[in-house]
Amino acid sequence: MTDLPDWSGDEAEITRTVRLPTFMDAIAVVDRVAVVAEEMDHHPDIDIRWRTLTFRCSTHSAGKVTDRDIELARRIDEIVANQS
Ligand SMILES: C[C@H](O)[C@H](O)[C@H]1CNC2=NC(N)=NC(=O)C2=N1
Repeated sequence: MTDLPDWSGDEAEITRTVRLPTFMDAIAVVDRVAVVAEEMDHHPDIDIRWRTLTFRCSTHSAGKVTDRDIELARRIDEIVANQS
């Protein structure tokens, strides 16, 4: 995606996988994303495998990617940039 270069996907869902230095760094990212998701009332699917996280953003109620997913992806990018 042009304005989200670390994300891939289609109109149904966008996804980003990121590897952090340690498992605890990965968990810290998940914790910060959880705070933002609650603020936004918009929640990514998160897969945790040791220090690798995969985020999936889609708007369940719409069945597609909306502006809320793009905003959530931007916020996830900020958190990852500050943690790695
Ligand atoms: C009522 C409340 O707005 C909804 O249940 C929210 C909560 N978080 C959500 N998160 C996502 N990703 N998609 C949704 O449709 C959604 N719906």
